[in-house]
Amino acid sequence: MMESLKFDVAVIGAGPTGLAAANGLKAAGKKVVVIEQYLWGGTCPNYGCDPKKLLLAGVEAREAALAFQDDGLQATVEIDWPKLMERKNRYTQTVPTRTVASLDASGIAHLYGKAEFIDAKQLKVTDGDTETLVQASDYVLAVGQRPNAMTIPGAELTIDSERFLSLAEMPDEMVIIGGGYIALEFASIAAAAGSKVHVLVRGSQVLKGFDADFAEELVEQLSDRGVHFYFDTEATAITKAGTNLKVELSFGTVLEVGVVVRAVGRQANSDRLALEKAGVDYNQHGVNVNEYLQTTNSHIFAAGDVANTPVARLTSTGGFEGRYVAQFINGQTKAAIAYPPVPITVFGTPKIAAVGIPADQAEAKGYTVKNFDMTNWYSYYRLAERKVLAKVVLNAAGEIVGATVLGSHADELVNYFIDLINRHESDVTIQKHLYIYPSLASDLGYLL
Ligand SMILES: Cc1cc2nc3c(=O)[nH]c(=O)nc-3n(C[C@H](O)[C@H](O)[C@H](O)COP(=O)(O)OP(=O)(O)OC[C@H]3O[C@@H](n4cnc5c(N)ncnc54)[C@H](O)[C@@H]3O)c2cc1C
Ligand SMILES: NC(=O)c1ccc[n+]([C@@H]2O[C@H](COP(=O)([O-])OP(=O)(O)OC[C@H]3O[C@@H](n4cnc5c(N)ncnc54)[C@H](O)[C@@H]3O)[C@@H](O)[C@H]2O)c1
Repeated sequence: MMESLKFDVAVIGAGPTGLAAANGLKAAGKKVVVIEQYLWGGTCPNYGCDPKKLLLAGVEAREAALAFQDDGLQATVEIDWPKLMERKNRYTQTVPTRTVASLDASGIAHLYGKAEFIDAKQLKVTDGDTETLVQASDYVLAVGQRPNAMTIPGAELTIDSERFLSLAEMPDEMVIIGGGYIALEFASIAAAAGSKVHVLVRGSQVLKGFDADFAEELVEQLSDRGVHFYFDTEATAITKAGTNLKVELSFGTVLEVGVVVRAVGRQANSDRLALEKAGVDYNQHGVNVNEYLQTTNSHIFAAGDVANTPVARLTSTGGFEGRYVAQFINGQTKAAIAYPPVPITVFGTPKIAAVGIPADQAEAKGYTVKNFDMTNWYSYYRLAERKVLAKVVLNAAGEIVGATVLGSHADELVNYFIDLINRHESDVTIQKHLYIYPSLASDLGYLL
């Protein structure tokens, strides 16, 4: 007979969203279970943000040294990919066990297996031959996304982002299909690790949603590092050629490479939960939710990557939504979810980070844009950065409402801008704060 378990709330998915929800619910005294079918911790720490930025750390150390070649440093630094990968693995391999230990320490129940609804009030959780019935008063869907598939002949020969982040050897040459976050971040890493990288971009521009000038600057800098961009180009077929792969491009050229990475977007896992049986609507953008993150079944909530919300699908927004859902279920809030400004970043070489009103929308909204080339400012001369740019958007009162930065410290600088935006700081009020001099923050006074 199937074991049957009862909880106040069942959270499906142990990524950043599900864990944030579970912790918030438990803190308010709810009896909570988290169900996970793969790696505890989800995408971000196991095969997403964290491993990527661990590998990038080695790349950045090399870039920083290269910037000083013949200008104070000698001897080139080369990336030993297998060792860098081993270092990454030492961190990621402990994530699932640490996640489970943390659930145990918090008194949150956990169940391994694939969850599917049987009806509007019950789940079946399958782990091999074992099936468990879970009944809960409320459910939180936090099952994330998976990489999009491709339908071209030979698509099965491509690897996805998870496999790239575990590549044992860096091939001499690779193709990356896509022009989004993952394509540009991976091109930055692979090129620095010695691979000749070909990026196939379907349209005429990379990184839609980011400042077009800065995206172009990133393409230019990566091109100078040996990355080949092919715009308005698709891969039409992939075939095996010994241990290599041959990639046919839409304009007729054939590339022979060791690895082909597929970075063509991600799709929500909403189609794998038998949601029809629970009266929950979803479409290709994820599970439909209202302003309380309730689905079409008011006892079933969706949050994070799987939820069809207007914000970027990121770890930060997933955690925010997970915490909100917990508060709503706990009765700690009745208000609709209200998002703060959402920062976005491409962790390339260099990085592009942005928050608030983008410069290209500023004029239409009556805001002013200040453009800065900070390359020769003391902070960046010190680091021998190739180019550091910022676009800062101010409202009529001189308060900062948006910022976009390009440079190797763009992420950290934008973090400062987030605080300034949330505190409605202007060129006048910023003078009331003291920052450590010299540091990146001590430039803020010159940027408003
Ligand atoms: C390569 C890459 C790099 C990224 N880099 C960044 C970055 O730098 N910064 C950033 O903010 N974001 C980044 N992201 C996005 C970030 O990883 C996600 O936004 C975040 O992980 C979403 O969290 P989540 O909990 O909603 O989903 P996930 O982390 O995907 O967790 C969902 C979990 O649900 C489980 N699950 C799915 N279906 C079932 C089921 N039926 N039963 C049980 N369990 C199930 C999955 O196994 C998974 O563990 C990156 C993503 C990728 C792929
Ligand atoms: N730094 C970060 O915060 C970060 C990093 C990586 C991923 N992510 C998250 O993961 C998501 C997925 O990243 P992504 O780069 O896969 O998606 P993306 O949506 O950023 O980019 C997908 C790209 O693939 C192209 N494309 C789609 N189908 C194609 C096809 N058949 N052939 C060729 N090109 C095709 C699109 O035009 C686009 O350029 C992001 O939207 C983001 O939510 C975030």
